[in-house]
Amino acid sequence: PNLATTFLDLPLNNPLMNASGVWCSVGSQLEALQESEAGAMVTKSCTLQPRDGNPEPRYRVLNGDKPWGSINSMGLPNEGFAYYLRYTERHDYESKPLFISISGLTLDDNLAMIDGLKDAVTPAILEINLSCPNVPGKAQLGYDFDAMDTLLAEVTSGYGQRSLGVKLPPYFDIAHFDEAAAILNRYPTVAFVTCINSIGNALAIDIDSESVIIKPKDGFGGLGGDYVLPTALANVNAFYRRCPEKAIIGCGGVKSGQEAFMHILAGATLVQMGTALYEEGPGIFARVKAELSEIMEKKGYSSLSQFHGKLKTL
Ligand SMILES: CC(C)(C)CCc1c(C(=O)O)[nH]c(=O)[nH]c1=O
Repeated sequence: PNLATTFLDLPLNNPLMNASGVWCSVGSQLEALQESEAGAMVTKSCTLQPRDGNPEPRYRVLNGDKPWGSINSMGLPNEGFAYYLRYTERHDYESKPLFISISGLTLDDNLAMIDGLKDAVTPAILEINLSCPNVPGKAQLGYDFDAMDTLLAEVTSGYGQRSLGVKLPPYFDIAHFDEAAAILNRYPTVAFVTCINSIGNALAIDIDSESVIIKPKDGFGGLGGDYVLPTALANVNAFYRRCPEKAIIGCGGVKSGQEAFMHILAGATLVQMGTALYEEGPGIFARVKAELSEIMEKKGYSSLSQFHGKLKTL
């Protein structure tokens, strides 16, 4: 079977990539992704200035056996926009496409980074993280539809006719799928949607210590891994159905060829891995590629397009 695909007219030899934030914060990690079998890669969401992020422990794996996942409250640690912009200038675009993720702390910071990117005329593809913080006391951008609309209006006009994408938090209500998609569909240059970011503000408890397990935010943090797969698949399919002009990138609960196949069936063109990559390292891409290929072989599929978005209903 052939795992090759295209994204925004760029060729990829397979649909697998990292989720922003995992194995992509510093040069050595980015080089490891460049060398890996990943079909594409994305940088850690950056802010205009470098940030240390939250005190540790700020990422933990949950229940090493079943069900399995992670909780994190990293606090946007990153090397700052200029660092990742410099990486976009030394990336080997022949080998795989590069996405750059931004998550400005303010609208002005987002616009400043957009400006820097536009002038750089880099082949890197912009993914704007809509879980970026809003005015304190207000919901994150992805859950504040007026603020999201304003941000997209400003960002798309700042970025001109260039294609970009958004990383969305998970939604859980059909009315929210409808409202978010209606906003996104008003911005034709928003060419793709990545669903989902971690499920926000979960709480993991260790009964031996009778304590939370991460330090920031009284133990509250974003949930990833097996726990989020059904929600991730729902968001991929909801936006696939509602945004026929946009590509969908699936993220959430992928740790083998099985979940990658599900995401593609649900409508994902590319598939990101976070928790599983954090735990296994970049060797995971070769493994999941082989597993996806084997599933396709067994089902008699020779290309991704033969089952992409072909999820059946009853
Ligand atoms: C949650 C924010 C810190 C506002 C954005 C960065 C981010 C983080 C993070 O850096 O804590 N973790 C996630 O699982 N998703 C994210 O989008």
